[in-house]
Amino acid sequence: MTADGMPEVDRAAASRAAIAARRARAEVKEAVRTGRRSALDVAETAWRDPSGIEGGMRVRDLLTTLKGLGPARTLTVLDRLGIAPVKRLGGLGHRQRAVLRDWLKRRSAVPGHGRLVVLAGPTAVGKGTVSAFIRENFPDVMLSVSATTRRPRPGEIDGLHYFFVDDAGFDRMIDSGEFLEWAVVHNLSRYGTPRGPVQEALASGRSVLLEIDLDGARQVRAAMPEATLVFLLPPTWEELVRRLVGRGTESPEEQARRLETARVELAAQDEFDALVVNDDVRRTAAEVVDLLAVPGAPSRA
Ligand SMILES: Nc1nc2c(ncn2[C@@H]2O[C@H](COP(=O)(O)OP(=O)(O)O)[C@@H](O)[C@H]2O)c(=O)[nH]1
Ligand SMILES: Nc1ncnc2c1ncn2[C@@H]1O[C@H](COP(=O)(O)OP(=O)(O)O)[C@@H](O)[C@H]1O
Repeated sequence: MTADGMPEVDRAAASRAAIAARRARAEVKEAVRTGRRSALDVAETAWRDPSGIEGGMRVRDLLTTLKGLGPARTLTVLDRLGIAPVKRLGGLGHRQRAVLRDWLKRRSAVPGHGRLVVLAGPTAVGKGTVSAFIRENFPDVMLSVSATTRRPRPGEIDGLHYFFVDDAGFDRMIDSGEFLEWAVVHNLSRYGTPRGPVQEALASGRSVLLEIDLDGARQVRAAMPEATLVFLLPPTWEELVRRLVGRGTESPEEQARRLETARVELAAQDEFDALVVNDDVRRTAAEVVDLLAVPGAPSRA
């Protein structure tokens, strides 16, 4: 026994564990300092597993590894964000996580490097309509073209609306790691975002818009935490039903099934960075383009 009442062996083990954790945290900081990991990735990892190495890091220690942020400026930033300097990443509450995530995202928006925005939302809210408006009116935005196993509809052009592939072709794309994300949508067909064009566009300074389902949006968040996730909302539930029925592309049974899914999807809106109500297509598109911070785009169309 030692003076503090702790058995000598336990004390030695605890201090070895503390030294190992300190060393692991120092390695994480080094990875951020040298650009091998983004601060946002470290924070998101901490929030997935608050008891892990990243979760045990002080927010102050993470921020001081960022370029241009010495100890004094870090304290000013933390004060502005309403986060106490002693706080550890894993101990931040929901609201504090949201403000820190936002702040890190804005910092990582490097000039000359495009932004990635994901547009999701319930069926028939108008994702396709808003994306088409952006494609026609904001040519600076790159709209990612997905691969899908669903059959082309009349008027749809391969390579413009989708890359239409068969099941074997889609399997090959999965196996060769070509997808940034992919999912089975409406229990029917597979859809996936080819990774290469997205990364090339971002690296060349173009902003990219992905119009994908909720499952895909979650995968993008995990793979690229710097992406901005936008959830499109209908003005009212009744209007959503009106749009789905009015589109007239699904049978009544299929409409009922999609509305069930829509309820589940609407419940996920809190996971998103921005909520945009699709009341008027032109206004909604302008709001989404604002989030893409496209140079030269009008702030309100
Ligand atoms: N995860 C994922 N979803 C996609 C992708 N491309 C399209 N989707 C979603 O697939 C759904 C079906 O699209 P579509 O076949 O055009 O039919 P729609 O429901 O009539 O618009 C839409 O909700 C899209 O958001 C993709 O690459 N990945
Ligand atoms: N802002 C809007 N106001 C009125 N109708 C809209 C609006 N946006 C879309 N719509 C209509 O709602 C229906 C569903 O839109 P669509 O783009 O196919 O939805 P999604 O791609 O989300 O499934 C279409 O008939 C479309 O014309």
